[in-house]
Amino acid sequence: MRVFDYEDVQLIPNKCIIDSRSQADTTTTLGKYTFKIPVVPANMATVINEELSVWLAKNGYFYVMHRFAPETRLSFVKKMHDQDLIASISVGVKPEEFQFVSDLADQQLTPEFITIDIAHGHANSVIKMIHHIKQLLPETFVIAGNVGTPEAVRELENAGADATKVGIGPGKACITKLKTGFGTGGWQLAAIRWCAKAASKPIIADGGIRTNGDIAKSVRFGATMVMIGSLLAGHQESPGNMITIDGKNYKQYYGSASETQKGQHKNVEGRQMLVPYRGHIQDTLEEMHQDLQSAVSYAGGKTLNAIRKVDYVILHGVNDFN
Ligand SMILES: NC(=O)C1=CN([C@@H]2O[C@H](COP(=O)(O)OP(=O)(O)OC[C@H]3O[C@@H](n4cnc5c(N)ncnc54)[C@H](OP(=O)(O)O)[C@@H]3O)[C@@H](O)[C@H]2O)C=CC1
Ligand SMILES: Nc1nc2c(ncn2[C@@H]2O[C@H](COP(=O)(O)O)[C@@H](O)[C@H]2O)c(=O)[nH]1
Repeated sequence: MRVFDYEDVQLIPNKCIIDSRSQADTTTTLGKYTFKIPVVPANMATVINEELSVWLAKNGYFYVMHRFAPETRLSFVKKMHDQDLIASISVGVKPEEFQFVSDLADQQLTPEFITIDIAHGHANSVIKMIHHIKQLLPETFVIAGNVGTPEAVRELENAGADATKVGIGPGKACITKLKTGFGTGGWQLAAIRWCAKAASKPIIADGGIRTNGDIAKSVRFGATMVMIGSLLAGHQESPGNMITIDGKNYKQYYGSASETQKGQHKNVEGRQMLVPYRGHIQDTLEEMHQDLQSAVSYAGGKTLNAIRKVDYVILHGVNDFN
């Protein structure tokens, strides 16, 4: 298999068939819903909160609320439904999380999306959770992760997952590779390609996006949606604290498995850092939209599908493994 990452690849242009980039359609579909762009802010405490979830849902963007304020999730689903907005939440796999899903069903609350969010998603615990959700909330679209192999994608899909999330350790705040030696960090784009070839349902590429062009590259190699943390954590609306150093503004960004998030130094696989302040998220998302429209035009088409077929070159070292 060829091993490469985002910075190693460039996409090759085709003849343009539109008169303006504004004609390019960047929408993507997950289940019954279509979203403006194939981008979702990471379900992390410094990236998303309830207020931003409402704004994203109202404005046609996909969102996944994090699971780190578990006691607020039930009322969050109600609040979103009261506003006729989709409810998209995260769960873990501990016993209380199974109970939470049962509580939702008891109260006849069906979130449109549930993301099972654990570090090593190729696990029996995740398969059990998929079965549990599908049994009690059959209408809910289940995203399961995170994984990094075709075997994992197939097994979670066979268990009933409607989409799988690919990426073990490519994140900016991630130290999984350093702490355990495992992961897709350094070859995330190749891992997306590897997993997408085995997938029969949508793939969400998660982690390692450093430029807007990386979104188009993820789509090229099989992603239906791209989850982004650090690049979307530096906004006015981002929940992390604002910090000013030498007159320059930053926002706090920390991993979901960091000591800061966990409140203890146990199984730490994430770190805390600062990301540059970037103003309003609306402007960044619009820039991503425009850059994707441009990518569609370079791909020689009118929709994101055109990007999925373009040729590419691998600029740097090509490795193989069996
Ligand atoms: N995408 C990525 O690369 C990574 C993401 N993260 C993020 O950090 C957060 C915390 O993740 P996580 O620690 O999984 O969540 P939890 O702490 O909620 O762990 C979930 C459950 O799985 C068990 N568990 C976790 N890891 C393993 C493992 N390697 N082998 C066996 N059992 C395991 C835990 O038990 P116990 O704690 O007792 O082992 C716990 O019961 C999540 O939001 C996740 O997305 C973390 C690391 C990598
Ligand atoms: N290994 C770890 N990965 C983590 C942690 N917290 C979040 N994440 C993953 O990172 C992406 C975001 O990546 P980015 O490159 O866009 O910043 C996020 O969606 C998670 O999958 C963690 O503590 N450790």
